[in-house]
Amino acid sequence: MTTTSEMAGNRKVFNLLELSQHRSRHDCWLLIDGKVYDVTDFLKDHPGGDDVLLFATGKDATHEFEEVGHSSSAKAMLSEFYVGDIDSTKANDIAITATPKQTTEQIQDNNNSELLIKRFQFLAPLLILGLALGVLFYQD
Ligand code: HEM
Repeated sequence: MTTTSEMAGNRKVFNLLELSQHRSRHDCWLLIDGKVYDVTDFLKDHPGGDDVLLFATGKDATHEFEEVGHSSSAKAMLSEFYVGDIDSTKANDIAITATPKQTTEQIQDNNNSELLIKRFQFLAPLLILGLALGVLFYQD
């Protein structure tokens, strides 16, 4: 898979891997309706706040954008931030790049439950042995 941008005529075409590399407060791209917008400088000015934009980055934000019911002037503003299009032929990338990153807490949670299962796997035979010995002891 190539991560370099390609030019289609004068338009810049990005793949989803490239999109996913611009997901921070200092470098934030949005994908809306197949078009890529660099909203880094708009974060502080967005009337809906910067958090929603940062949350919508790295994936297809079309639904989120439409759901808010943005005014026509908001839609007209989009062109100010337009940087290119998304390469729709590489749709498979979506599965890889649009998966939300696990938070540290989620990873911690997963690790905790794995530890619990491992402990149980170790303790289960001991419990059975203990029960069997208990039964033998009371039979005498
Ligand atoms: C380049 C992309 C965007 C632009 C230019 C933009 C622009 C605006 C503007 C001008 C407003 C003021 C209300 C209006 O005129 O409709 C607004 C409000 C808002 N936007 Fe965006 N927006 C963008 C992306 C998004 C995205 C992706 C989300 C959600 C994930 C979002 C969520 C909101 C919310 C929650 C409000 C506040 C609505 C309210 O309280 O009335 N916006 N936006």
